[in-house]
Amino acid sequence: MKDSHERSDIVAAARSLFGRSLTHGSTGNISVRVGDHILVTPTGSSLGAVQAEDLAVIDLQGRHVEGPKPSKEAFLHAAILRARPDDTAVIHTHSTHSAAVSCLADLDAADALPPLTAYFVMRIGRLPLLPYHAPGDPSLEQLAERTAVDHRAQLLSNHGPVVAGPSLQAALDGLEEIEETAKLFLLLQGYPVRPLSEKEAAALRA
Ligand SMILES: O=C(CO)COP(=O)(O)O
Repeated sequence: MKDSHERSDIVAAARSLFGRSLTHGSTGNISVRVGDHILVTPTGSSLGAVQAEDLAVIDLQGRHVEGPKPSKEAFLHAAILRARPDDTAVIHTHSTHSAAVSCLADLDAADALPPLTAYFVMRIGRLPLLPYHAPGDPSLEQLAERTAVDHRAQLLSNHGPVVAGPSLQAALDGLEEIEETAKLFLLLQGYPVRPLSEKEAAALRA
């Protein structure tokens, strides 16, 4: 498989996320579709240290094809890429502000973050909240796949965001948009907030 370009893109994205503290420890995973296979970061590895030759290969059903043991969330990446044929990359992190929001009680399950800014609506649209499951629990697979048909990003309760994109850069931009919007949302707690109106948001989604 000719995938050296995608491998170096994954390593660059992993370093970028880790270098800016958007992941920590061995959390977070990245995947890129190459033909009918998916390159995914290995389980238990730091995104700050992952190398091109460390990446695992899975198929679109999430089955291990070659390389080291894939991320325990590989099934989630595969489910989202199956649901979104025009997207080629998925990123999952435990980024601090997004993870903090995912721990709040009484979030709106259809919109875990409100439409605070135009860029959030343009890059993400709605951000559905998925119920809590332990990391790597495959019982989330069907719900994540169904949700991904209409949403490029999802927030896993008490966990973190998963974002897809038509390129790895687009997935990265989406992940950062969620993290920055989560930061704004937390900064605004206790203040009267004017989110974008439905009309304003609809004009951006169009
Ligand atoms: O972020 C993670 C779990 O949600 C990290 O898991 P992996 O090390 O298996 O990729």
